Amino acid sequence: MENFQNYENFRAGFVAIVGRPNVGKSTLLNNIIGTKLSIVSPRPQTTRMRILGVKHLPDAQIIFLDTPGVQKGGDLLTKSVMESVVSGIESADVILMVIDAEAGWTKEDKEIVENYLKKVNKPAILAINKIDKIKRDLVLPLIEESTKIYDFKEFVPISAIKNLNIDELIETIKKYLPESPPLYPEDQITDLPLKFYIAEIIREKVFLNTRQEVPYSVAVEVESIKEGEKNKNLLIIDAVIYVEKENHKGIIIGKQGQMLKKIGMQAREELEFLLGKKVHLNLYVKVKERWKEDLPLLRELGYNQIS
Ligand SMILES: Nc1nc2c(ncn2[C@@H]2O[C@H](COP(=O)(O)OP(=O)(O)OP(=O)(O)O)[C@@H](O)[C@H]2O)c(=O)[nH]1
Repeated sequence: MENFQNYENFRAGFVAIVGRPNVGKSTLLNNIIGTKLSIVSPRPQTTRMRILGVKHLPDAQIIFLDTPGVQKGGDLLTKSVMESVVSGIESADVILMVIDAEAGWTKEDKEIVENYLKKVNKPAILAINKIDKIKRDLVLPLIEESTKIYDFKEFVPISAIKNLNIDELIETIKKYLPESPPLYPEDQITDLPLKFYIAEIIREKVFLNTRQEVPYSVAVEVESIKEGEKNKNLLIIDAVIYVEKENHKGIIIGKQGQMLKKIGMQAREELEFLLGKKVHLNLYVKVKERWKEDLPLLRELGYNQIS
């Protein structure tokens, strides 16, 4: 399609979102982009992949790199996550650091400043999230404290959940983007492959329904997505839930298959809503010990940051 729009004064660029687990990065991204891209869950460390979301505005295009929480651990998966955090920051024009207003500055937050913000020379904006959880008069002292921790360009108190100050945050980010015509076509909100998108939604449901170490032992692979032969409005999806231990398999299947049924039903409902089609979801549970160390499997699951 030809486009004769004049892009004078248009801005476009990359924003890396950094922050320790659970500060609300995914919630914020979902709020800004307006569609469910990365998974949100009440437990930390649920985002494992760098996810790209594009915010289209009349005078700007903001491309978000949603970098996962900085995690500890020596396995391949953790290493790949850490690599994606660094590469996200390096390809960004602006860094958006998110902290949790209620928790204040934690040791982990400060480590992110030391290990990432201070290592790359990029303008950084601080979003102080979850201000719905604190008293108003505590915001200013928190900003003051933040000025001593790093030379942030801007401080924006927000609530990703209550939609407070999000427009202001977007305006602030825009100021730091280079002048450029749009970098992505307008209909693009994510470059996430559909299979991975679907797998993330299934994994989110496992997360929400299981406890302790079980959710962390889970990987989901979508094996196939087919249209119904007669009904083009039907998608038939086959997916495997990988777990690390036999007893986790039992937990996920549940008594008489009840748990798997529940997970499947929740995932199907959400997928039908998001994809606008009827969905037939076949879920299988397989044990794969130490899948986090299995390079070919990790690649198949989309962790292609691993080299
Ligand atoms: N009260 C309140 N809760 C929030 C807000 N933003 C996020 N949360 C909650 O905080 C929890 C963590 O949010 P996520 O968006 O998953 O956090 P994250 O930083 O992406 O976490 P990882 O995926 O682990 O890196 C969820 O239970 C959210 O509902 C907010 O503005 N106010």
